[in-house]
Amino acid sequence: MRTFRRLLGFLRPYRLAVAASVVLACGALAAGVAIPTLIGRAVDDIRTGGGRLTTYGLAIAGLACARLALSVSRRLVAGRVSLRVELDLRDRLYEHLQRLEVGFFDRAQVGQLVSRATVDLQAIRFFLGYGLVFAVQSVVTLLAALAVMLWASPLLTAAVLWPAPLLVLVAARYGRRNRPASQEVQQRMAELAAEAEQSLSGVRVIKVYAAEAVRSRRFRSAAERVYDQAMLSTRLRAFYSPLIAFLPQLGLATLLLVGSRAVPSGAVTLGEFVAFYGYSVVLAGPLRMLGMVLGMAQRAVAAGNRVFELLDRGPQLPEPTSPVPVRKVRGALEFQRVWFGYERGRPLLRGLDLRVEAGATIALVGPTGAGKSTIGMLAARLYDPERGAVLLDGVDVRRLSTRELRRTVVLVGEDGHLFSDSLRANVAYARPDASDEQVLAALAWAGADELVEQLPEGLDTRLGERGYRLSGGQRQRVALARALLAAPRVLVLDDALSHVDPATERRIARRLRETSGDRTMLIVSHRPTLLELADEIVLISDGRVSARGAFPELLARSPRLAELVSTSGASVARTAVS
Ligand SMILES: Nc1ncnc2c1ncn2[C@@H]1O[C@H](COP(=O)(O)OP(=O)(O)OP(=O)(O)O)[C@@H](O)[C@H]1O
Repeated sequence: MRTFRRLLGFLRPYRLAVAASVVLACGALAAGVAIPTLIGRAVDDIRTGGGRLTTYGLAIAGLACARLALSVSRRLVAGRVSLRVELDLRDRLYEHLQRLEVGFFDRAQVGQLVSRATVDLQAIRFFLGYGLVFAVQSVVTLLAALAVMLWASPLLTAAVLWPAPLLVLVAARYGRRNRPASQEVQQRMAELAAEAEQSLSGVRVIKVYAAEAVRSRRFRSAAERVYDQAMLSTRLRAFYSPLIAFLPQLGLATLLLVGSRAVPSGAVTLGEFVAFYGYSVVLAGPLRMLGMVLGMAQRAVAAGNRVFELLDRGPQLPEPTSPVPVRKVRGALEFQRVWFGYERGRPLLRGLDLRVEAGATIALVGPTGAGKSTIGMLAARLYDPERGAVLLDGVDVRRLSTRELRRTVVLVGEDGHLFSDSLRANVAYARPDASDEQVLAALAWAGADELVEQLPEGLDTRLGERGYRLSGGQRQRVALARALLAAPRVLVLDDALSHVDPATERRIARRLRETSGDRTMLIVSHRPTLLELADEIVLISDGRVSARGAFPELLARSPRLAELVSTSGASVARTAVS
């Protein structure tokens, strides 16, 4: 019921339009209810000579036309409301997802999220836009027909309506059984979408391992799960829908039985009897409709629960209520006794203390899984420490506005995700207003200037899904150019050049040094060229800084570093498909 009330809340901005569709629906149904009365009168008129038949004929035709016009207008108004509600919900959901922290997406499945933003929202839209108005229309039709019928003949009314309580019981039972079933259909649809997303985005790995058949089997099994559950729902509908449609027929049969005695005895006129017959036909529509709306409401509530589950999950990296204003960023970074772990009770960083002076370049090295990338992500506040703090120019990053922080600290990862857009748009991602000269300069700093000549349409070339039209090394350089154009005060390069050949890497390192200015850099790499770029090397192990010093000096006194650097050449051979 709570979900239902919350769903209704989305109609609030469109109160007037909803009211207008209810008024239009009521107008249409008034015309519908009046027609059987007129038919009854016409029948009685025929029996007494048929003098006013033309008037009745014209009135019936006029009412039918009015009903048509009102129904068309109602559908137009309701259609608009339903699409607006869907738009609002979709906006809200997307905006909310954007505010959630990276940690949420570590666990969420993209397909599940897409399914909530499409299938579930559509179920809500159908109910709020159409179902609700149908429900009101059906109930009002039933009440209006009931009033007219009771006024005309309580006896015939009882004959027509005695199955109504039975109908309510059957409909309620249907609702109880179908609600969990339709919620499960929606859940399985989402799982199917997630499976499809995994297969499509991982197509390269699937091909490399010839795993098409395995993936097809998994997809088929997910599709069959949807089928089985949808069949369960369909079986329920197959049984209950005709039953709901059948019960009013019992009323009709009783009406004929009672009428066959009441008309000859003169208790009711033939016209009244025909009118009642008309009412039972008019009533069948709304009764069927109520069954349908019930199903719609159940699907909408099931979908609403799933959408609200997402909307109610607040961001766990909250924006400070009163952020510390930043006048001039210098770019000094400090990790103060930072404890952090991805899983509760399994700390990865254990009281890390690390200070990086403004404008300095620090390289983080350490065994695989030591937490170097994690340190970079904490600097960019993609995660918050469990204990301790990350400070930028002495201010806890949790007290800075996210907008300000993102402008100051930019992280370039190994993956260097590119969007399915032009080369220009990808490089100018943080500065869409950048001129072509600025975009070209950034590409040159990142050692990717030759790319513009190589690509068929230069800066306008679309890079394909995730930039797959480029090589791994090209993708990394475009990602670096994107970061350099953003001109952050603090740049975190996390294995950001791992796919680039050593000669190009040296060229990029030289340009990074030349253009560094006051930029603070945190480099995660074991490649000597990049380590030489750093003022200091920091060795991370056991969740802390275990050694620190200038590259040659530390290399001489730390066998661990010597080992890490000499074995790191292997990473050059890593391919894009890993
Ligand atoms: N999003 C995540 N969710 C759960 N665990 C994670 C996540 N990201 C990393 N980890 C785990 O945290 C540990 C440290 O990962 P991190 O990427 O920081 O290490 P690293 O030192 O950069 O390693 P490498 O040199 O191999 O890149 C690893 O054991 C990894 O499995």
